[in-house]
Amino acid sequence: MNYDLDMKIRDKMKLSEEKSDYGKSVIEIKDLRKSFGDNHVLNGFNLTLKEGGNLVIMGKSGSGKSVMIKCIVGLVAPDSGSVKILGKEINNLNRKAMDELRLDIGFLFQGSALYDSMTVRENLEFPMRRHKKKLGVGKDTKPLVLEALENVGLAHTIDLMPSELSGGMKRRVALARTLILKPKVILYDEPTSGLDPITSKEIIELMHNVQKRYGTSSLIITHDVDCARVISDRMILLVDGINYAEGTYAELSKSTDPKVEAFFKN
Ligand SMILES: Nc1ncnc2c1ncn2[C@@H]1O[C@H](COP(=O)(O)OP(=O)(O)OP(=O)(O)O)[C@@H](O)[C@H]1O
Repeated sequence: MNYDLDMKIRDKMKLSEEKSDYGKSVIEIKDLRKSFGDNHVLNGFNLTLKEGGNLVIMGKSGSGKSVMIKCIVGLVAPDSGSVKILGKEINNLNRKAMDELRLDIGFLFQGSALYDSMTVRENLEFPMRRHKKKLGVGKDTKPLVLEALENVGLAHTIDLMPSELSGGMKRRVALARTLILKPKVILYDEPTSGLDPITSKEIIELMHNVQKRYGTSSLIITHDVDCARVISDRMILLVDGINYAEGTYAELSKSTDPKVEAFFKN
């Protein structure tokens, strides 16, 4: 090994870490702005999700949470501002590079979106088809499918159709499908919406376990105060297109600011 070169590289890395003023950030948004005509949705929004972190974004309906997520995955082009994912400025990426980056990002959207005409196994195999190389799997994908289903406690459903599953089970299968690609970061959009309180609690616990087991970083959009309490290590309250308040659940839930208090009243 070239020791000097090795030291130089390490020094360089150390320097760039010190320069950046944070450990490793997986998502970094700076001064993000997006308007649709006169509708100024994001007016200088900032966010930093650190490696292994669980950041919850709360905002009223129509406050721009989905627009923000779409800016992160390149589905909406911001008017200005910077969005960096895993150190890459997405505004500078071409389509191929963006597709590659998306491999490291898992999504769990509202409504789970399983393919109704496919079995659970086929649903899980589907996203793997294009990425077998990255995953290092051959033709037999069943062991990986089973492992992913076991992680969400649903190995026995492998040959069932989505119509044979409850809402909570569908959500868990969708999480297994997300996990199978071993993403570095997972974006959850309303992971508990439409579920009863008990099933919501199960999903929240599952998200928590996934986080602990894989050390995945998570960005979670939710209206669910219980979800935020259990899962977040930091929260951002999005009001009028900016970070109106930011802190831990414990800090924000004690606030006497009426706009902040409103988030914690059910
Ligand atoms: N493609 C678009 N064209 C025009 N306006 C849009 C578009 N997408 C979103 N908007 C507007 O941006 C605003 C924010 O929408 P967004 O879907 O981000 O809200 P949200 O916070 O995710 O709401 P909810 O909690 O109800 O899902 C809304 O006023 C919406 O009408």
